[in-house]
Amino acid sequence: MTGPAAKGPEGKGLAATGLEARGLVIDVPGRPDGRALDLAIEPGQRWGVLGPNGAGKTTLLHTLAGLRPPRAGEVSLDGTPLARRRRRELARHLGVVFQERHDDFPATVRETALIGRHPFLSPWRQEGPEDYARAEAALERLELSHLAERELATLSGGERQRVSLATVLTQAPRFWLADEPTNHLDLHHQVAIMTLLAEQAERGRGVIMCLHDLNLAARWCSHLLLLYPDGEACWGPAEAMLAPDALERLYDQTLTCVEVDGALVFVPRKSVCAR
Ligand SMILES: Nc1ncnc2c1ncn2[C@@H]1O[C@H](COP(=O)(O)OP(=O)(O)OP(=O)(O)O)[C@@H](O)[C@H]1O
Repeated sequence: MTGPAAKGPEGKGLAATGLEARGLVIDVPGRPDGRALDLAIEPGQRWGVLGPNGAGKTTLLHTLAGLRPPRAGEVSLDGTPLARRRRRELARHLGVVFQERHDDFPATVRETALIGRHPFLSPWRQEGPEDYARAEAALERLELSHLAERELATLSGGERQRVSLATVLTQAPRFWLADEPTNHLDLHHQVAIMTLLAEQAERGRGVIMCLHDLNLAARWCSHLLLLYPDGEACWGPAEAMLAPDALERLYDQTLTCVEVDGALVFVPRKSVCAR
């Protein structure tokens, strides 16, 4: 394919520490296999997954989290295939921020954040002071302390999104898999969340997030994976992947690209009406 050179640790052994896809073909119903993915999300890295609606970003994230099986290839954590690990054990390492939410039973904001501790509690042990302290710290970090007693169903979309992030922060996983983490968020909270994820990476966590905002991706991601609707893909360090022609092809949208404060900024061009 044309566009940025695809890169990946093809031919290397399994990563000793990291979340690694080897020969991975995600199972998007009715789509040809496309390009198999060979990449590793290592501690300290911030990966962004870009692509148009329906390209398979959520499918990829769920496959990397072990929530759905791949069509081919495998995902491993620290060299062990996810399929050979127990779900509960995986939940201690992998934190997923879901795009869609199912708030079927009533719970407060604090109770929801505490769910992040469940993978660490035995079935007969209730949350202790340390679990509560972690949840309170996460709620404070997400500017939610004042809403701790509120029922989830009463929250706004952006508040609910921050509760999802607070729950994963309470979990403190080694790898964050976040599906559109800035969904519903105002500008201040978008930047706050990207700063939080960058801090997590600085502390040795690995981060992979699906994003629709090219400019957040350009500013905050160390690595990018471009997923095309036909299953083609390319990936590598962000600076190599931010080629305007490849991004225009990805989104079927012409772009103007300028540099601001040392970061590339992409602005969609208005389409010209044919008369
Ligand atoms: N159970 C299913 N049956 C049929 N098609 C499905 C099913 N689940 C997902 N798909 C299709 O798989 C494709 C990939 O979906 P996915 O949610 O991974 O895309 P995405 O890139 O995350 O999209 P978006 O940007 O809109 O969130 C879509 O075309 C979707 O309609």
